[in-house]
This record gives sequence, C-alpha cells and structure tokens, in this order.
Amino acid sequence: MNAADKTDAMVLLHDVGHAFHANQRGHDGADMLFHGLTRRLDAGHVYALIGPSGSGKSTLLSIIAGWIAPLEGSVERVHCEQLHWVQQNPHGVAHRSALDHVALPFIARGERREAANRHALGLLAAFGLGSLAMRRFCDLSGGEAQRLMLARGVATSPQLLLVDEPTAQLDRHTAREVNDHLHALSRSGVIVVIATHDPDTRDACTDVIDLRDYQ
Ligand SMILES: Nc1ncnc2c1ncn2[C@@H]1O[C@H](COP(=O)(O)OP(=O)(O)OP(=O)(O)O)[C@@H](O)[C@H]1O
Repeated sequence: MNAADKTDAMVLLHDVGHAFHANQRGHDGADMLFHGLTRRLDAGHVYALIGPSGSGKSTLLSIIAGWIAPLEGSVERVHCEQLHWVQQNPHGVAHRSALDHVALPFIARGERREAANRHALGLLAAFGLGSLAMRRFCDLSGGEAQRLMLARGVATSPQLLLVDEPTAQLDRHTAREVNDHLHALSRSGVIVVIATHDPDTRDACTDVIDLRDYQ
C-alpha cells in the first residue's frame, strides 16, 4: 500500500473521557484518567500517543479500537472496517521466514503466491528488512522482529493500525532501527496510532496526542 491508496477512513473523538474506578469519577473530570479529548484522526498520519505511565495511553488505544466504551463522549470510526493491533512483544511462527509472515495476509486475501511475495518484499524493503526476507522468525533480532510486525500490520491492509510501545523492550540502538523506519507507516495510507514513552518514536511520528493536555 502507498500514499496513492490512501483511504477516506477517519476516527472522530468527541469529548472523550475515561475512568475505571468510581473514585475517579464525578469531580468535573478532575479525577478522570483523561477527559475532553476531541480530535480527528486521518489516514496517512502517524499519531504518537504520549503521556506519563498510567495516564491512559493503552486505555485510549482500546477506546479507539472500540474494545472499551468511553465513560464520557463518543468515538466515530468512519470507513474503519479493518483494524490491526501491533503488540509490544513480537509474535511470529519460529521457523517461518520473514517473507512468509508478510506474504500470508496477501494470500489470505486471495493473491497468488508470486504476487503476494512481490507485495511482501516491497513492504519488507520499506521496513529495512529486504535482505532478511528468507531469515526464519526465530533468527531475527528484537528490532528486526518488531519491524516485521509493523510490515505485517500494514500487509493486513487495515484502515486503522494501533501500535503499543514498539520500542519498549528494545535497547537504544535497536529502538533507533525501528524509529528510523516508522516513516514507512505514514506512506501506508493507514491511520496509525502509536502509544509510546520514547521521544525518538514521538519525533518520528507526524502528529502528537499528549494525554497531559486532557488531564
Ligand atoms: N481494566 C481495567 N480496570 C481497572 N483499571 C484499569 C484497567 N485497565 C487499566 N487500568 C488502570 O488505568 C490506568 C491507565 O492504564 P493504561 O495502561 O491505559 O496507562 P498507560 O498510560 O498505557 O500506562 P503505561 O505507560 O505504564 O503502559 C492505570 O492506573 C491502570 O491501572
């Protein structure tokens, strides 16, 4: 997928607020995790979702995904039929190649193996994994495996890609390898939201949502 495939998908957050516990409610939002969050999320943008630990980043990802109903406000997902969530810890099939991991979503959508491999190789290259296409998942480094998960996420052709702390488990050098390739996400034409503590990840994104602005 590239910018030419950009969709008119969007997510509209209307005055969204959330609290899990009764004692977080009822003080005009003062004790909410966050409140009053109104934003429009557009395709082709990569949003860094930042804020201190416990401020509600993962919670907001789940609200955007529709897995948690916000206590206040509402979320409109327009043309967002397909979403993909990239977890903190890369999960793959140990003895399958990197290429297999990214080609499979194309094959599942009905592409023949040759076309699926061609599309998968394009995505692997975009995430700096072109030379590792035939390497088994179990032989990839942590940073390579995380980039593979991002490439596979794009391969599933979602309108909405949610990424939870992609560099949290990585050392600085490996984290930089991941951050250096995040621009490939903005070219994917997908709405991407990345919860992160990493200032380099934040800087690699096109937009920032800082939960401190909604406390
Ligand atoms: N299902 C739940 N029930 C009750 N409380 C919850 C639930 N999920 C999260 N919380 C609480 O809500 C707060 C926000 O959690 P969340 O995981 O969204 O924060 P975060 O900003 O992603 O944190 P971190 O940066 O440490 O991952 C925390 O105090 C957490 O304990």
